[in-house]
Amino acid sequence: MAAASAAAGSLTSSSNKLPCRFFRSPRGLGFADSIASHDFHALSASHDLHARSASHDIHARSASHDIHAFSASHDLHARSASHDIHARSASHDIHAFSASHDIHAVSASRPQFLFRSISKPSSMSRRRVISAAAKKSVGDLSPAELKGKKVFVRADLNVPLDDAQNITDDTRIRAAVPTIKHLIQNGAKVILSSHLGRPKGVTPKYSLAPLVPRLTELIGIQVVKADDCIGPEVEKLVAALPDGGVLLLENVRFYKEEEKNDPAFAEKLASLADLYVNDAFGTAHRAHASTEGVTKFLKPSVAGFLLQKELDYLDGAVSNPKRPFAAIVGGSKVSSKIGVIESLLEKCDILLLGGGMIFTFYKAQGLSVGSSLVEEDKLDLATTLLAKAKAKGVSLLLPTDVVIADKFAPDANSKIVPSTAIPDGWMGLDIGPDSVKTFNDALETTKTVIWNGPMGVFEFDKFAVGTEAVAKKLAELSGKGVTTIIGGGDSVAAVEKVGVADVMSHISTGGGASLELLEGKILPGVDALDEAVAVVVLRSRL
Ligand SMILES: Nc1ncnc2c1ncn2[C@@H]1O[C@H](COP(=O)(O)OP(=O)(O)OP(=O)(O)O)[C@@H](O)[C@H]1O
Ligand SMILES: O=C(O)[C@H](O)COP(=O)(O)O
Repeated sequence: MAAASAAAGSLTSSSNKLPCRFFRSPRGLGFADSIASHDFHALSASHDLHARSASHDIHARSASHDIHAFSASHDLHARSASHDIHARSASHDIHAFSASHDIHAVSASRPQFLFRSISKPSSMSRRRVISAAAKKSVGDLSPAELKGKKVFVRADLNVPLDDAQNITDDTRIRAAVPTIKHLIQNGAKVILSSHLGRPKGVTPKYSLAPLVPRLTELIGIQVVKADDCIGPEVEKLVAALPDGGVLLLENVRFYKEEEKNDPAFAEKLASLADLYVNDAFGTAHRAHASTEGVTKFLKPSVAGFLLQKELDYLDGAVSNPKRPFAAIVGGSKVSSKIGVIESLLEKCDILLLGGGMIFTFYKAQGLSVGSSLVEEDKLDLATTLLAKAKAKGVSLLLPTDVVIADKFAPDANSKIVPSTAIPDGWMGLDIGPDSVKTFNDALETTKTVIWNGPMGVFEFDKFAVGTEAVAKKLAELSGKGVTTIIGGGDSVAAVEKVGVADVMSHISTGGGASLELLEGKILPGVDALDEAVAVVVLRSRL
């Protein structure tokens, strides 16, 4: 089916019947959602162009506006004379031409990216290749480099389990599958490794065994499980692994040497394999034996598809955003978000604050906050952050009204008050309806939004309204082509609760890792990987 968004204006099709194969937009914004059975040709003279095709080629051309093109399984040809191109193809070539602007091209599984920026020398400095392309990818390895090879894949399969050892959220398992499937389809022997929880020594409740049925189901072949992650028994299982087989090692954290990044332990892990793929974004901020140490003993050491995608959005799209760029930061305490706020203040145009941290800002401004959560030792910091935002010209918005409660409980009495009128004995547990409206109006103007941290105590239904409103607004904006990035942790849980996870541009699988990346820190698990070699062809004129 082919669809044009409400904002698409004068989109026309060469045929009145769907599916369409040709869109021309002389004026309006072109947004085509899904072309099921024909190649997609999109032309826009003066507006942004968003093209998405599940199963056919995309040819996108815009004279003076941005192009966002995604093709799941076919080639992608994008040409923009004077604006940015964001091109992504899961499994095929990308040919991107921009005369004078940035190209962000990510092909998940082709041997190499084809970047052609046909620039005048004066505009060359504007051409940049985002960081996702800076590390060698599993997709850069040829079939010959994978066939019959033993590949050590570090994934983050640290999923929540209930008391009966049932997986309560399989997101991280599903996110690990594309890399594993790619490897087995190329005849590699996959040695899959992960941690689960924070065990002190061998602890049965932290075994990876409960993950085997779900992994087997998602990958489509029986996953073999080892009872250890190193040693002679594991070596035997590796030796018996057929091409295209998957062996899941036991929790690497059963050895204290893992978190100590012990070189001898890393060497033992590495000795099982011929090459290394790190797809464990959620653990990339840890310099552990299986995330960093092994790279000293295995070459090549490359990034998996999930790791690449996380970097693409949380680093690439945030460092070089389409503007206006808004950041929404919430959560409980300002102390845990200082680094993120400071880093985002350098990059964003609009900063919306919510959650428990706002009361420290109110108090710093001399307002009464009742018994709301306040970090007394961070009042000066809050004042400094407000001044920094002003100095940088960032529009920092604090909620204008709050939902207050007479106790911290799901059945508390509640009312809505202006943020200047919080009575003694009451605590703020959510942002109010005026704030939601102000935030929505501010977000309406944006082209990129990143969200980290809930607006209130969303675990209690009564105080989940503000958080859910943000989730819904971001879903709506995603439909209009805004890049929406959910930075991990509780905001992801909120987006999932509202049922809009699928429409967001990117939902991070990392908590701590996404925070550290947003703070601008280098992630050791990424840093240790081999550099990519991108093909960049420059010519002097179109
Ligand atoms: N007004 C408030 N008062 C007290 N707690 C609040 C308030 N608003 C939000 N919270 C709590 O903040 C918690 C989330 O804060 P946290 O700093 O962990 O956010 P997060 O970014 O989602 O975390 P992470 O990504 O590390 O998981 C939630 O449990 C929520 O109940
Ligand atoms: O859940 C996470 O954030 C990752 O799996 C990392 O876990 P850790 O904080 O125990 O290192």
